[in-house]
Amino acid sequence: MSGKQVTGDPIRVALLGCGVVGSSVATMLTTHADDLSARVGAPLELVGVAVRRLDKDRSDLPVDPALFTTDAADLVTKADVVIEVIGGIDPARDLILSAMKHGASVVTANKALLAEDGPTLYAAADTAGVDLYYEAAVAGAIPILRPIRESLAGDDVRRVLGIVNGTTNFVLDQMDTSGAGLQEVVEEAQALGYAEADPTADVEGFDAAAKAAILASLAFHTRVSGAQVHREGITEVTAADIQAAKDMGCVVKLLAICERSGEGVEEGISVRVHPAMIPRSHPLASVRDAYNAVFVEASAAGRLMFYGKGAGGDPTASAVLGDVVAVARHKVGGGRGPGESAYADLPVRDMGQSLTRYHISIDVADLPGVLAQVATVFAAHDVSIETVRQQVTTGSRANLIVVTHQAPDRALAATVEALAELPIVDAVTSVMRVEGE
Ligand SMILES: NC(=O)c1ccc[n+]([C@@H]2O[C@H](COP(=O)([O-])OP(=O)(O)OC[C@H]3O[C@@H](n4cnc5c(N)ncnc54)[C@H](O)[C@@H]3O)[C@@H](O)[C@H]2O)c1
Ligand SMILES: N[C@@H](CCO)C(=O)O
Ligand code: NA
Repeated sequence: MSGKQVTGDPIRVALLGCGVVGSSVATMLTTHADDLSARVGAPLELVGVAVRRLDKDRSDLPVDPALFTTDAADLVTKADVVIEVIGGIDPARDLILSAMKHGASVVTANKALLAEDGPTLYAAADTAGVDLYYEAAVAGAIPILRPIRESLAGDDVRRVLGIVNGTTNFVLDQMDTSGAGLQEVVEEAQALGYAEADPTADVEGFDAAAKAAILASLAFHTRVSGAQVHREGITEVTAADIQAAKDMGCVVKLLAICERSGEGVEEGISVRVHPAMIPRSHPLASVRDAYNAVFVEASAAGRLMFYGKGAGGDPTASAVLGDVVAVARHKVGGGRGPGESAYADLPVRDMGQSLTRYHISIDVADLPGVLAQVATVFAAHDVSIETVRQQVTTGSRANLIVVTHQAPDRALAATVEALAELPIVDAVTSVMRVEGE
């Protein structure tokens, strides 16, 4: 504890939600109150904790039981800082808007709400002259939004590649290590408490897509909603895909990719979430278990990597409390932190226009002219081949692995469809995008 006693008007803090994150926030706010107050420059006073049920046993929390209330709507009118960790769209949105109208700054971990309706919240914060901070919403404990919004504000971010969902990273990592299939590993992740009973938001990529929208908005000063993010989850990833990646010296990761168009291409951005092979030498390949990491490429700074825990009560509360101290300092000193910046207003490209590379594995007949027929399909779609590897599997069949150069995703997908229809092709056994050059 700090020896410095702070005096003056307290900053009244209201907490909405006391689940996984809220419990950790309530505990840290209470047990670190003196240090937090010293850092803010005014006493931080927890004035209430909104919960759904009052009869739940919360005796393990070091919080005065009199502070619990089921009246969140009333609580937000009596605070200088409101922390929203209820999650979901409603009633979180109305509570945040009401808090701002009553002059409170807001700290939230709610990526789903920010990705769905961020502009409404940013506009309300502007109108009310308050802060809206949300570091915990992307990659939990990892400081990534403040570095993009503030530390890199003088640079030009070109690309953000993130592993921003711990559950799917755990599942893919286990598949890579054990060779097991997806379903088996998801069940193991559920037993270990990594995956939710309903893992849809994670395995179908919704959670990562919401985070990609937030990252792209900040990185490119452009409004991007969750609905604009191309999303593919990990449900189609097979043990054969993982093995194909291994054979290439690669690993499969679910990536959130936010890219600015390259030189000589019409300005625009591509924002997408999908599984991809990355070389084992890439820094993101070393991100194991349920860890998160975000790799940022900026014109002047070069390549930066941010790594740590993307979920869990205490790690997420660390990011929430950092924001609470920041917005409380502004309350004490006057002024606001940086708000939304959407001045660049770049067009968001659809997936078909995004430039990607494919790794394609095809079982074919091992006959004269087969390779030429396959190559003709690539040429017909204006897709350039980078490497081809052939292995004879039985006397008359062979497996072909083709890795392409960059091409529009639409052309690559059409190439795969046309390959599957060739009489000399038995099956397209694995198709995976390749990233991380
Ligand atoms: N759990 C994590 O690791 C993590 C990490 C990053 C961000 N987040 C985000 O933090 C938020 C909270 O997540 P969580 O894991 O703590 O969820 P949780 O389900 O454990 O907690 C939410 C709590 O809010 C309560 N609640 C719901 N409606 C309420 C209402 N109207 N008034 C008062 N309380 C209400 C619920 O009863 C529950 O206890 C979500 O937006 C989530 O996306 C969570
Ligand atoms: N379900 C998320 C929690 C953090 O948003 C994950 O697995 O990373
Ligand atoms: Na974060």
